[in-house]
Order: sequence, then structure tokens, then C-alpha cells
Amino acid sequence: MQAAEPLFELENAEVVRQSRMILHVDSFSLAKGENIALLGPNGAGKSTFVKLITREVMPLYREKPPVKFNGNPRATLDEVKKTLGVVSSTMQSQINVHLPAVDIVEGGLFGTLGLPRHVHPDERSHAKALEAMEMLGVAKLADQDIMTMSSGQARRVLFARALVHDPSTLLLDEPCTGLDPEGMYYVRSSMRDLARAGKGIVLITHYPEDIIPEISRLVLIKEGKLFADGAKEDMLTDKVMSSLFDVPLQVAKNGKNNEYYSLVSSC
Ligand SMILES: Nc1ncnc2c1ncn2[C@@H]1O[C@H](COP(=O)(O)OP(=O)(O)OP(=O)(O)O)[C@@H](O)[C@H]1O
Repeated sequence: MQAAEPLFELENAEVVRQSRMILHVDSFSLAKGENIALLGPNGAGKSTFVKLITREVMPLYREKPPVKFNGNPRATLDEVKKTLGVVSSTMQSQINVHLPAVDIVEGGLFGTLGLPRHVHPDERSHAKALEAMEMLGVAKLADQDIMTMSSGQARRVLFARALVHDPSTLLLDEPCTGLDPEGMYYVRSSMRDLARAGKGIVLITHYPEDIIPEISRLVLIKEGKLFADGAKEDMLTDKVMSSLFDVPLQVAKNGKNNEYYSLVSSC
């Protein structure tokens, strides 16, 4: 079987802020369509890692390019945006206008959180937005003001927004943060649906509970470096998790078929 082509590659990539090295990756590759989770303590460098993918952060210059996207060391922002759909928990707090949810979703076609002023939505873009909302089970909320929605409903609207331009990979930055168990249930089941529909998933999280069964590879980040990278079952052990977070932790397996993991602190 032929190996899938890489979507994203890093080689000797370093990010410096205020004279401090906040991320250094010797070597990393993510295949097209692959599902991974990035796990690590606060301040470890997970968001910086993902911002190297989205080109919000640039690495130090090297003669041999440290970042390649679709094999291209000079991928344009437009190319990156077309390929990726992004959802983050902080996006929700940036929405402070009264707009129908469908406008938020349609804004995803233009890379904005609502419809840009100069844009007059046409039937096609409206239909696309409704189709994405249908996929996330929130089409019936299309006309509801986003500001009046529960956090779980609004998060699913943001998933629909990330999907509206049909990206091949979704970048999900702590998608369950701030949600109650019902909201988490729907976000996690949406992640599963999307993975099954063939979307690649890159999930950043602090919690193994978010790691849906379709994700089989875990990348652990600590103190600005790749701490470990490998199969989920090898990473989610008491020993590895305790040394990643520097406190005693036990990994429990649960779910109907023991397909989920959670972390228990022994205080
Ligand atoms: N613009 C910046 N200037 C200075 N330091 C920065 C900047 N951006 C990030 N850092 C630092 O780099 C480190 C890594 O930050 P990053 O946001 O990537 O971590 P993270 O693993 O995503 O954290 P969290 O889980 O808390 O979101 C942190 O110590 C952070 O304070």
C-alpha cells in the first residue's frame, strides 16, 4: 500500500518570542487525512505548533525550509485556509454581535466570523451554509441569534462554519473547553461523524476524554519540545501521562467497548 502524502512537515523548526525559544521541533510529519491529537500541559507549545500549520507563526529562517505545507515550502495563506477548517474555544468569545447563526456559518466562506460588510450573500453560499449546519444537526437553529444560544449549540455552529468551504482537515483547538457534558457529547459525536466522513482531524486538548476512537496517534508536547509521538495506547499510560504533566496520574479506560480514556489524579 502506498503511504499517504504529507499534508504538513516540520524539520528543525524553531519559534522564538522575546528571546526565548518557545518551540523546537526536530522532525514531524502529518499525512493527508490523518487524525491526531496534541496533548500537553498549559504553556507547553501546542497552540504555537498549530500556528506553524496555519502560518500565523513563522519559524526562524533556515536555508532548508523548516515548514512545508502540501509539500510546498512557500504555501500561500489562501492555500492553507482552503485546506483547513479551524474551530477554537476562544472564537466563541470573539462573537459579540447579534447575528443569525447561518450568517456566522456563511462567514466561514470569507474567513470572517460574520458576513463582511461588502458581501451580499447569494443563494449558493446560503445553501452551502445550511448544508454544513445540517451535517452538524443544527440546521433548525439557522435563524436563531448566535448570542442567544447555549455554548454547546454555538460550538456546533462554529463547527459548521469551519466546514462550509469543504476543507480536507479540521484543526480543533480545545473544542470542548467550557462545555457541560451535553455540549461535550455533541461536539465529540460531531468530531466522530466528521472523521468518519473522511475529514482529517487535528485536535488540541488537555483531556484524553476528548480523544475520539478514530484518533489513533498522539503527539505529546512539553516545554516547547515533542515529548513523545506514537500510537495512542502507548502514550496513554500512567507512566507517560504522569511524566508529561509532572503529577501522579492514572489512565482509566472506559466507554461501551473500552474505546475511551480518562485521567484520574491520585491526590
Ligand atoms: N507572542 C508571545 N510572546 C511571548 N511568549 C509567548 C508568545 N506566544 C506564546 N508565548 C509563550 O510560549 C509558550 C507556549 O505557548 P502556547 O500558547 O503555544 O502553549 P499551549 O501549550 O498552547 O498552552 P495552553 O494549553 O495554556 O493553551 C508559553 O510559555 C507562552 O507564554
